Amino acid sequence: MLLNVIRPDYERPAPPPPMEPLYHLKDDGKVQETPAEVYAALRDLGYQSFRPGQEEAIMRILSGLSTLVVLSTGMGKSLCYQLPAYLYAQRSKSITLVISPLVSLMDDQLSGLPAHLKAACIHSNMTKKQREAAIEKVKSGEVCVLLLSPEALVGGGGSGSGCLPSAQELPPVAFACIDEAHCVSEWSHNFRPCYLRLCKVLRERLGVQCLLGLTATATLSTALDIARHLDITDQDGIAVRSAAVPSNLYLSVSTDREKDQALVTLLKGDRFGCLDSVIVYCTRREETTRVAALLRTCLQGVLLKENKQTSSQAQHNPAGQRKKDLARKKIRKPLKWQAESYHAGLSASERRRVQNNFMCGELRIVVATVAFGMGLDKSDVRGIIHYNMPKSFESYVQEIGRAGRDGEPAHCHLFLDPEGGDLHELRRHIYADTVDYYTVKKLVQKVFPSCRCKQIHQKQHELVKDIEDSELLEIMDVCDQEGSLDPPTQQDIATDIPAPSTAKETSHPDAAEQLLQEDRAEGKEEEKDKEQTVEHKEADCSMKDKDVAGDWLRDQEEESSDWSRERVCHTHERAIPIQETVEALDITEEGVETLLCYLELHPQRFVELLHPTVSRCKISCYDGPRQLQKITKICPPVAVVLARRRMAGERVENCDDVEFDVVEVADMMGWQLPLVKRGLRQLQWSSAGGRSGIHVEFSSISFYFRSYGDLSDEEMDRVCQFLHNRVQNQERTQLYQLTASFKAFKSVAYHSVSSCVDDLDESRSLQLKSLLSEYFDKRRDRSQTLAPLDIEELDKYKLLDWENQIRADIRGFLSNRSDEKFSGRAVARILHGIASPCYPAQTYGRDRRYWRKYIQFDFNQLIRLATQEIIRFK
Ligand SMILES: Nc1ncnc2c1ncn2[C@@H]1O[C@H](COP(=O)(O)OP(=O)(O)OP(=O)(O)O)[C@@H](O)[C@H]1O
Repeated sequence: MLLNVIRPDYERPAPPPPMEPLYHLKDDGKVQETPAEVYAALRDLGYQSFRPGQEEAIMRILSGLSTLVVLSTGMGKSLCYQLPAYLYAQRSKSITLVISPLVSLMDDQLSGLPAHLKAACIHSNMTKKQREAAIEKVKSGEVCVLLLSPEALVGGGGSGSGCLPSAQELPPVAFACIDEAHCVSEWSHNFRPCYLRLCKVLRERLGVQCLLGLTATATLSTALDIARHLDITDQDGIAVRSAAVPSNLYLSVSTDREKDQALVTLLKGDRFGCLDSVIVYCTRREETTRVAALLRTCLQGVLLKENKQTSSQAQHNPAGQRKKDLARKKIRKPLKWQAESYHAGLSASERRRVQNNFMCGELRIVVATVAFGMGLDKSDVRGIIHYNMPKSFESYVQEIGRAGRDGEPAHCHLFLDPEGGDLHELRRHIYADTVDYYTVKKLVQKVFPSCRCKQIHQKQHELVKDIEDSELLEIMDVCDQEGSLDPPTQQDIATDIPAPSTAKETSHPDAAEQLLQEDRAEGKEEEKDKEQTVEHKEADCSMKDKDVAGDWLRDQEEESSDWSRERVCHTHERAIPIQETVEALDITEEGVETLLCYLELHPQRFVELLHPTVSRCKISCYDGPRQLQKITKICPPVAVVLARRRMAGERVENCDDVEFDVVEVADMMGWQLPLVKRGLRQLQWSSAGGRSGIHVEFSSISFYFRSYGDLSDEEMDRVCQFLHNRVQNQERTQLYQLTASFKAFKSVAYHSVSSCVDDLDESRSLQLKSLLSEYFDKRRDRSQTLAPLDIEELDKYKLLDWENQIRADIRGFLSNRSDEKFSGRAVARILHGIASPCYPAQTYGRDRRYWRKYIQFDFNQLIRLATQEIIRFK
């Protein structure tokens, strides 16, 4: 049992040193004047001059300074990485990593790069062969830009792979660019857990020091949070921050009760009737299909109107340009289709067909969910209509930013549900991501199962003390006999005691050595699988500007206070099967991953996440139990598994197969996991080279991590509380973003679309733009976003008035499904129409008596009522 604490000290290869920047900073720490070679590179890439912000950001990257660029869509963010990548590659053999979440568009992104930039991409939609070919190109230095999905870099998503070769096999990384950098921040509307780990992996594994973040939508608070993750320590680190709505977009909002009718009227009026490229955004997939059908019917035979512009728009679009437009319109192909729907539930070929028709101008209107438009390379989209309210200002700005990228006038209209129906729908999406305390607790128990390190340490301590005492007595005796000698101190004695031997020495050294040799002989194929331990560092908070990082620092201080400084347990490798965990906790894989990320980012580094791996191993011996007994002699992990079973009282003599958690066994033996797996796989082959009659099967893709096993009950509770607080804060921040945008839209809304169907009073558009600017430019502290919500539309449905009815429905639901088990949260989810892994919409959504029935009521109140009814029902 000593094996439990003894582990070899794996050496994690130190990351390569960061690449030297192209230019040194001036003596005052500022970047140099832009040298001529930068302008030459700009021309090589096909541009004559820089757009606002580009030069500043590019010079910082070339000087090795991490930088964040916040610029509206279409303002030219890509050049900020393309030009430095080009110059760095000219100077020496180096590579620039570009991490982008738009996997489906990566191939397009690749082909859209300037011809001078040789690039490759690696993402999960590629076959293994394609990935290997891309890696070969990278290794041989053929490319200077590598586009990567976040998962390809940090693993996760069940892919089981961090696809990138080790840092030692790559050319030096000049810098890394993180596209859609707002996903790093928990304040953002599109927070992605995988992004949280990006910066850490880039720094610790690849030695990248210079990071460039690009985003089109970030409030000041979000920008500061991203800057912290990118380790931007200087005031100029946020090179540009201009997320203002471009002046060529004309915005309006209305609160029509008859939305369908209003939409058709809008599309027939002077403002939108002449636009030949329009996107209508809906929240729900079914709605896109219905609205597209409605438009096909109502707009049948309706011809595009001649463009009639307001005076301000005419100024924007001068006469020469207008002539060009008309000429363009004359040669335009006739429209084949009026409206089609697009959402992620359609087949890939159907989505491609709709997108292609829209791109080439044969389809006028796409009615879509937000799945449409990310990375859409169409500069002349003329109109965006929000049939439903977007979930935040950030989403709104991102979505309207898809119109008018060519700088020509474009129109945007939003239909705001006066009853707050959209608000309830969007609130439902927020609740779909939340996790209750009970679930958090179940996860924490899985992540930190207790180990025996404490007891073993205690025993060792007692043993050492006994030896010390007896040796001291002996020495005292000798001293007494010899007279004058000074007795040695306790410390002198302790240093003489030999250190405990390693696990490799104690457990079957021959077999271990054999496995090691086999491993070496077979090359380093699995080398990349090896997960190395990381030093337990303090959380990396290097923001010097206390004011900037104020909230965060306070949080960190609170989180890091009075945790025990020294742990007896030095963490264990653990695996929890993904599917099993998702079902047991009834939260999505991404939900679990997010919680694990929070634990990793805690100042105490409770968890170190490794790439997901298969963790179950089943060994079947076709020659029966004797064969299984025989392999214990040559395979120590099997010997350990059987010995443990025997000690637990199992009769293993008659078994001809055995199944076990290979991660647990490797950890217990202190062996490296790839080594253990390799040894087990070897069992399938006899020494003569043929089959051995033993079948070895690995299964269960699992979250794989290192975690402590000596947390006290009190500490476990604190960890649960920490996670639960994070989840709740996230929920409240999103609710704040939702309600803030609702209030603002309402304040500028027309009662009816008829007020802006032909002409637009520009002052309302400007009013909305200034509200947006205020929202993006003002720094909010956390207390503001976490404050209780006061919004009339949300509070209209008082639970008290409906309580009896809701309780009766819950009882009805429970008795209809008396053979199933429900938690209060599960029932509340069903009443809100929120699907989860254990209660999918395909099954529970069919029963319309309950599904989504109480969407307008507060979710937490519904949980309370449901829990009470469940207890009564028992
Ligand atoms: N300095 C420049 N001069 C002229 N055109 C430029 C310049 N920089 C970028 N562009 C052009 O502007 C267009 C938009 O650029 P880009 O795609 O980089 O924008 P973006 O900000 O990344 O947009 P998105 O947020 O949609 O990704 C491209 O057609 C690009 O060629």
